Amino acid sequence: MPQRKPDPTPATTAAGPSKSVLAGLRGPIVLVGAGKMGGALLDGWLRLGLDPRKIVVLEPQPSPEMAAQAISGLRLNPDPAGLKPQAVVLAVKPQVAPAALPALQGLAASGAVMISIMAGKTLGFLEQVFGPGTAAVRAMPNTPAAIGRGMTVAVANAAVSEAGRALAQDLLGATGKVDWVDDEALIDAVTAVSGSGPAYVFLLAESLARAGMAAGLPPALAEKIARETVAGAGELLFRSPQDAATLRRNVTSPGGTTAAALDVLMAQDGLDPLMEKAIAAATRRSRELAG
Ligand SMILES: NC(=O)C1=CN([C@@H]2O[C@H](COP(=O)(O)OP(=O)(O)OC[C@H]3O[C@@H](n4cnc5c(N)ncnc54)[C@H](OP(=O)(O)O)[C@@H]3O)[C@@H](O)[C@H]2O)C=CC1
Ligand SMILES: O=C(O)[C@@H]1CCC=N1
Repeated sequence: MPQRKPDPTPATTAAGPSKSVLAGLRGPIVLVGAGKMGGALLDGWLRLGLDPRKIVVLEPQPSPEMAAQAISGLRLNPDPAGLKPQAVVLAVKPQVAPAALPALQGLAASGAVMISIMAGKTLGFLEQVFGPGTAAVRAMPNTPAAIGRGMTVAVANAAVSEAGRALAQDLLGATGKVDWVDDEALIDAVTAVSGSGPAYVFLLAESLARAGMAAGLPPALAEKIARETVAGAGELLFRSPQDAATLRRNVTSPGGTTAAALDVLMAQDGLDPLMEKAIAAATRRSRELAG
């Protein structure tokens, strides 16, 4: 099979810390909230070889794995008062942000780049909490970050220096690809497509399995073939130089079984209008979370 052309925005994962600005950190990186998404970023930094002694985690319920990292020097829940971080990654739920973040104003005041991955929370919100002139990045990653295959889209405010942006690029790129946009308004739709997107793909695997069961397959077989099909198709899409539409056409024999199914899925009331409605709902919700 022909290999896919090199991606113009490759993951920085392959670079390793020696080729990254992470190698020359003057101050620590502070992660606020090490749940599913923050934890995936942390795993990415450690996988990349970032010295655990340069990482501070603020997290009320650290996992046993994270607590074990403390042995290698990672600082868990120290008093944030004396810290002079180079970057602070905000990975708490947007709903808790107004109550949780003001306690961290001192970190921003020391000149750190404040990188938020919180859905909906705007650069304006960060500037309001941490003060005008705060260097702020709003980023939207996704959970394939956990295996180094994440997709993040980020936007920076005018206070972020070139060095600050390079640091944000390397921190976010530790878990996959990073694209930057200039127009912050795009981030709500990005959240709907790639931030939430993995959930739609997992739902497709669930739905395919249920439909298989309805067609008479034993549940274990239906689940296995649905999972392998979604995973295999995703891997083919990742590795192939061909676009999704071409790969779809490669499966579709004229007058065959796939065409019969696609007639349903691509009908006027098929997947497209449904997906459009779903993405509009998620985009709307992202905007609501701003407030
Ligand atoms: N999950 C995803 O696919 C994605 C999530 N995001 C964003 O990432 C952020 C985190 O989401 P997710 O990881 O799913 O959520 P989680 O609930 O898994 O993680 C949030 C973590 O923050 C902790 N926390 C709560 N309050 C504080 C505090 N004051 N200081 C430090 N830590 C605190 C929580 O602890 P406790 O549970 O004890 O409250 C929890 O461990 C959200 O803003 C979300 O919008 C962005 C992209 C994708
Ligand atoms: O569901 C959410 O709000 C978060 C943001 C994107 C994925 N999960």
